[in-house]
Amino acid sequence: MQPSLITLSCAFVGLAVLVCYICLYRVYFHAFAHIPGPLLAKLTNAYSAYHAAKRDTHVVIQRLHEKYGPVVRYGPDRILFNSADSLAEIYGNRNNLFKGRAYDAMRVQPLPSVFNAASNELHSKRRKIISQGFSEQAMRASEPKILKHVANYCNVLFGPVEDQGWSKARETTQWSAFFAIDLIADLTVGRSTAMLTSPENRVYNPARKANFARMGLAIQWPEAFLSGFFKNLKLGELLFPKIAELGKQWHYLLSSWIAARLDELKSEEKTATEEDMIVAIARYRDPDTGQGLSDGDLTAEMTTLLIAGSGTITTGMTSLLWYLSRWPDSYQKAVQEVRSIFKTPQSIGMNSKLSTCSYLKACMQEAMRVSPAPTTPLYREAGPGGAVVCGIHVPEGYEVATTIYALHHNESHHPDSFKFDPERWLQNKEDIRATKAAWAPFSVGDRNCVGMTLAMNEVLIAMATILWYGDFKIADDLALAGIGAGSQLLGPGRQRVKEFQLYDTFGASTEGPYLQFKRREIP
Ligand code: HEM
Repeated sequence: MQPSLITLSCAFVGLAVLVCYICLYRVYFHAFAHIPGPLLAKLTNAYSAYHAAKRDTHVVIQRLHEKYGPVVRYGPDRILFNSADSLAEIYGNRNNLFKGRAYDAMRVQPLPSVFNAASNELHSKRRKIISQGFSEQAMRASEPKILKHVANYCNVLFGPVEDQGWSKARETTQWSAFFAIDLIADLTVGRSTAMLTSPENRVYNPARKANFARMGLAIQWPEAFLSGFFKNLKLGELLFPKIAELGKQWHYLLSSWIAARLDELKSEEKTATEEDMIVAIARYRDPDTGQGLSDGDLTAEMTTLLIAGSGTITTGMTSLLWYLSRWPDSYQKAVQEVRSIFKTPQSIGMNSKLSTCSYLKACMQEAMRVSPAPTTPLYREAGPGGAVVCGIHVPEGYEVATTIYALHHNESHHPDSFKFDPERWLQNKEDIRATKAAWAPFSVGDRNCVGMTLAMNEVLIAMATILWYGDFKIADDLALAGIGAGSQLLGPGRQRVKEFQLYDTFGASTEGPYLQFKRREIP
C-alpha cells in the first residue's frame, strides 16, 4: 500500500520538529552551550569532518582559538583547550579521560591495539608488552638497520647529479616517506619493502596515504564510521568511497606482511636469529598467566607500529629539511656542528656524539614545534562521573582535546610562534622548561608516543648524515621552489610564506620541499 500524502507530510513534520529540537537543545541547553564556537560545530560533527576533508583542521582550530579564546566548542559534544595546563590535565596520567569512540571509529583491524585500547587496564598491559620492542637492547639492535636505510636515503637524495654537481630537484616528502616505510617495515617485521630503491613497490603508496585520510575523517566524525544507525547506511564509506576502500587495502597489505613473518617465525627454531620488533614482542609472556599475544593481537599491534612509525617520521624529516633550507643561519650552524663533531660518516650513529649535537637537536625540536606531525585533536572521552578540565565540567561520554598545532602557536607560550628559532631550545633552563611544557609533538602522559626515542634518533641520524655528506638548497626552478610554502592564495591561516604547510590526515601530510643536493669535497 502506498503511504498517503498525509502520512508523508506527518513524517516530514515530525522529522523537522525532531531536528529543530536537537538543534535548539545543542545550541541553548547542552552542557557545553556556554562554550563559544562556530554555530555549525555546535550542531554537528559534519562541520569538523568537512574540515578534515579539506585537510585544514589544525589551521581552522588555531584561528578559532584566536577568535574565541582558550576554550572552543568544535563539535556538539566536543571542546578544545589551548594551554600547557590543559595539555597536562587532559593527557596527564591521573584523570578520568580515555580514548573512546573516536579511536574505535579509526580502527580497521578487528582487535584493539595499544594505540586504540579504551580501557586503562588493556592499555597498560599492551604498553608493557610493546615496550619490549623499544628496550635499550632493541634500540641497539635497530642501529644497523637505521644506518642501512639512511644510506639508501642519502644515495637517492644525492643521486645522479646534473648541473655543477647539484642533483635535480627532489620532492623530499615522497623520498622521506619511502625511507620511513622501508625502515619501519624492516624494524618491525624484518621486511624489505625497498620503496626507495624499487619503483615497482611504490604502487602501495596511494593506499598508505588513503589510510591516513580515512583516520582523519573517522576521528572527526566517528558516528559516520561506527556501528549503529549510520553504519547501516555506511555514510562515511558512501561519502568517501575511494579513501575508505584504499585505506582498508593498506591494512590488508600490512596484515599480509605480518602473517608472512609470523609463519616464518613458527617455522624457525625457537630462538629466531633476526631481532626485529615482532620477535621481541611475540616472545613476551605474561608473568602471571604465562600467555603471550595471540596472532590476532600481534597483527593489531604490528599494524599500529607500521602505521605510527611511517607518516610521522616523514613529517619530522620534511619539516626539518624545509626549515633548514629556509633559514640559512640555522642551516650553517647545523652544518658546522655536524661536520666538527663527526670526523667520518661511520661515526654517526646512536652514540654519545649524537647527543652532543645540541644545535641540530634544537633545530629538530623547533621544526616539530612549528610544523608538528599530529594535526588533528587527539580526543579524550570522559569516563563515568565525568571529568574536570581547567575548571570546566566535562560530562561522561563528552570529549576534550588540546590541539598540538594550536598549542605550538599559542603566542603566550611561544612568542613569535611562526618564526623558526632553534635558540628557544638553547636558553637558560627555566625558559626551556616553559617552552617544553607547551611542546607536545609526541603527546604527553602514559599514552604518549612509545616510539619517541627511536623517532628522534632516526631523524637526527638521517639529518646528520645528509649534512655530513653534502649540502642542500631550495630548487632553482621557481615553480617547484614554492611547493610546500604558505601563500595568500591558500586562504586565511595559510598565508605565511616561510611556514611549511601541513595537510591534516590525522597526522600531517605534506608536499615538498623540492630541494637540490650536492656532495661536498671531503677534505
Ligand atoms: C616524529 C615521529 C613521531 C611522532 C611525532 C609521533 C607522535 C605520536 C603521538 C602524538 C602519539 C599519541 C597519539 C594519540 O594520543 O592518539 C603517538 C603514539 C604512538 N606512537 Fe608515535 N610518533 C612518532 C613516531 C613513532 C614511531 C617511530 C613509532 C613506532 C615505531 C611510534 C609508535 C607509536 C605508538 C605505538 C603509539 C601509541 C602509544 C600508546 O597509546 O601507548 N611513533 N605518537
